[in-house]
Amino acid sequence: MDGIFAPLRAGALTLRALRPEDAAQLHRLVNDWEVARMLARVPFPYPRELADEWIASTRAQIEAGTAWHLAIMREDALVGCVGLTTTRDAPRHAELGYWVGRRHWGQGIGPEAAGRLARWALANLDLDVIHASVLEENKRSAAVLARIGFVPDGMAEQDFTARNARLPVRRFRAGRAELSAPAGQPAPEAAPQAGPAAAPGANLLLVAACALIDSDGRVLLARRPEGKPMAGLWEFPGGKLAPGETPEEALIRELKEELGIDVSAACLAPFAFASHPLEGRHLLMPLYLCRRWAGTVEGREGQALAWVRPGKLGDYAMPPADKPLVALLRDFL
Ligand SMILES: Nc1nc2c([nH]c(=O)n2[C@H]2C[C@H](O)[C@@H](COP(=O)(O)OP(=O)(O)OP(=O)(O)O)O2)c(=O)[nH]1
Repeated sequence: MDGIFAPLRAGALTLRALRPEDAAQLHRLVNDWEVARMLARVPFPYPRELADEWIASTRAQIEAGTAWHLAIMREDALVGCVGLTTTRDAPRHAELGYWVGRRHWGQGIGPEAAGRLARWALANLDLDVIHASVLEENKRSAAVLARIGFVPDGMAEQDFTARNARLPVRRFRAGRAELSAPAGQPAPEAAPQAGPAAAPGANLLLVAACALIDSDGRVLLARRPEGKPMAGLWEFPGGKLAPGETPEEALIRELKEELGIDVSAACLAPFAFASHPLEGRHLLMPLYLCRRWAGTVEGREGQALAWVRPGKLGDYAMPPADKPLVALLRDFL
């Protein structure tokens, strides 16, 4: 087990931190002209010692929180690498790259691994946009990015060490809207038809949310987990109303399920509401304040939680519907 990064599963693959003992396998796969010639920063021939240095540097970067270069493992074999590097000059942006050993091409490893890391990164790092570049002639890699959901973002030029040349690259980019559903899975549920004959409110998405406030006056935010739309954004705990539920009943249920606490309806004080278009529907979300609950707040669904001072709420990226609520809360608390 490796303490610096909890491995990610991606179908039959595992993405984990590179380890010193991977060096020989990594060297065998990357010291291949067919692989190295498509990669910007990889020399050819690739010196064996460089594999050791590279692996040590990737571990230091993970610990520093600046880049996540991971081994793509299938069973016990290293089949390639996938990496994400934060962009120093552009906060909330990062760059994705990957390569797969030649003997493992054509098996869907690239999209599976790159898609998984990209979705994990948007859900868990403070990012909004992921970029990627591929050599203009590298049609295979461009197709991989398109399959994951990346969209073209113009052309640029990059130095390619192994070719000793500056060459044209295609740029791609993806944000939450492009990457919200894992490849091959359906996008978020479709809106019901709301034609002229539809019942009033048929297009409304009713969600109840709550600002829990602790004895220090801090507000609880929860991070939307990977796999949900808007993964990685921070929100007020809560969720959709089930059929027949009142907003208070929905909130009491959601707070129990998500945070493991018991709240009574009498402790939910109506505060404000959000009204905002959302994925083809219209979100109507009452926000309650709650200062009293029983039990200890914990992320029961693996979601990250943060107790945030009202003045710091603006530091957390939240769904667009929440913006006016944050301003109201800051003024009120
Ligand atoms: N809980 C919550 N949802 C919010 C906030 N702001 C915002 O736009 N939303 C949106 C995101 C979602 O589209 C919707 C909540 O739905 P959800 O999918 O999280 O609800 P849920 O817990 O019932 O989840 P699920 O069972 O459908 O997976 O409301 C917020 O501050 N809190």
